[in-house]
Amino acid sequence: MLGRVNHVAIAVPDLASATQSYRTTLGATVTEPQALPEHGVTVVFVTLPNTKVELLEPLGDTSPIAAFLAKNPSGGMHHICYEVEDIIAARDALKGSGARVLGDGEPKIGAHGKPVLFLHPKDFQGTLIELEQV
Ligand SMILES: CC[C@@H](C(=O)O)C(=O)SCCNC(=O)CCNC(=O)[C@H](O)C(C)(C)COP(=O)(O)OP(=O)(O)OC[C@H]1O[C@@H](n2cnc3c(N)ncnc32)[C@H](O)[C@@H]1OP(=O)(O)O
Ligand SMILES: [Co+2]
Repeated sequence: MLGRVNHVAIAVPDLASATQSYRTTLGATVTEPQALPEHGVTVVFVTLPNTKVELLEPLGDTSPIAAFLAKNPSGGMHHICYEVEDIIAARDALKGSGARVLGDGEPKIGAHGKPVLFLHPKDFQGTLIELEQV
């Protein structure tokens, strides 16, 4: 079912500061901020030779990353995103295996303009999984 790792995401309390750290201290290429109100986050992507790192800052009062940052005030690794060829087939197979698909179970359009879904971290070794159809 799984293809490439599309990105690893890090929740941060201050996106400007995190961007500066990746650009200046680590010498990385970082995209411009993208506000995604439907997802409750503002993101940038650190582009690397083999994958991407997504830096996430809460947006709005009901951000899904607010509780995570309350527990991890300095930030921390939040999710890993795997590519899939057919997100509906993947979702249905996972639901059939008993995995919890988050939200209403319908894909939303993610930061790359592609359909995404999330799987509950308690069902996958304590790690939140995002699936992105490519
Ligand atoms: C930009 C768009 C898109 C992209 O294209 O890349 C994105 O990446 S958007 C990213 C943000 N969106 C999401 O995360 C959506 C899915 N997430 C959720 O629905 C919720 O965050 C959650 C995973 C259900 C957690 O909800 P929350 O209210 O924060 O906490 P709970 O109390 O329900 O948590 C239950 C349990 O799980 C632990 N937890 C929470 N988040 C994580 C995490 N990221 N990684 C590992 N574990 C996590 C939490 O600590 C609780 O555990 P216990 O304390 O042991 O009960
Ligand atoms: Co993501």
